[in-house]
Amino acid sequence: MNALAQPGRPWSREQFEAQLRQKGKSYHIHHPFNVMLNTGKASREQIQGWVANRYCYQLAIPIKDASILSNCPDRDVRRGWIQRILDHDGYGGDPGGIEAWVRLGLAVGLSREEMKDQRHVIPGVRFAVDAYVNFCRRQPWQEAVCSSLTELFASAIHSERLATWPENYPWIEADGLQYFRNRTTQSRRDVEQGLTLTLDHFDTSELQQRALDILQFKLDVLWQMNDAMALRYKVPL
Ligand SMILES: O=C(O)c1cc(C(=O)O)c2c(n1)C(=O)C(=O)c1cc(C(=O)O)[nH]c1-2
Repeated sequence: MNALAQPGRPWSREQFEAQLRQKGKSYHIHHPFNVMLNTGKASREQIQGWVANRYCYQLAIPIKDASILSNCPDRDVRRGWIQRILDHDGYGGDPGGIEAWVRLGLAVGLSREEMKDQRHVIPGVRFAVDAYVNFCRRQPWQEAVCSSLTELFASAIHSERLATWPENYPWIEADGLQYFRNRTTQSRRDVEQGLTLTLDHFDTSELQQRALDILQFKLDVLWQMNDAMALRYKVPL
């Protein structure tokens, strides 16, 4: 148990949030594969491999969000959460995040077809993504909400890409990076919502510990995706 915690006594909201944020130490921003991507050391093939594999995660996000909606009896929560599906699938004139990701693929030299048929997706990536979706299907909706909280750290990783890719990879068309621009704001809004629900629900010391374990599970999902890609695209671990 963490040094701050006393048996039976929950952390205050501030302490609990700080514990969740501390988990950022094991975010995939620190994974060697991501460090390679964001320090300009990736080859064209490695970047293409990452984009093609991550497509599988992008497809899964609105599906797991639909699972959360289907498990959640609280209309107010559903009214907020449904925005995530609209963000990724798009609505009206907005083609949405999945299409923005396909455009990133086109900008790095992949064809629409080879992204959509997922021929490059590695088993380890698929298994990790499936584990996330299945967790969100089967667990109580509050636990599934909590598992989205890796987004606490996502805005930084998107900003890092926007700050380094144009200079390091000038061959990637700038328009292709629009997905990252959209997410820097969308993920902040998502975090506000997911964090409030998590701080409200996980209000005993046992539940708070459970929330930290759930967040660790999701960090492991992302880490495993990077491990699998590092193995396939020959990045030393
Ligand atoms: O590029 C990334 O490193 C990254 C990480 C994460 C994350 O931390 O789960 C998400 C995203 N991107 C992302 O774009 C996104 O839409 C998203 C939704 C979620 C979620 O769990 O609901 N995570 C993430």
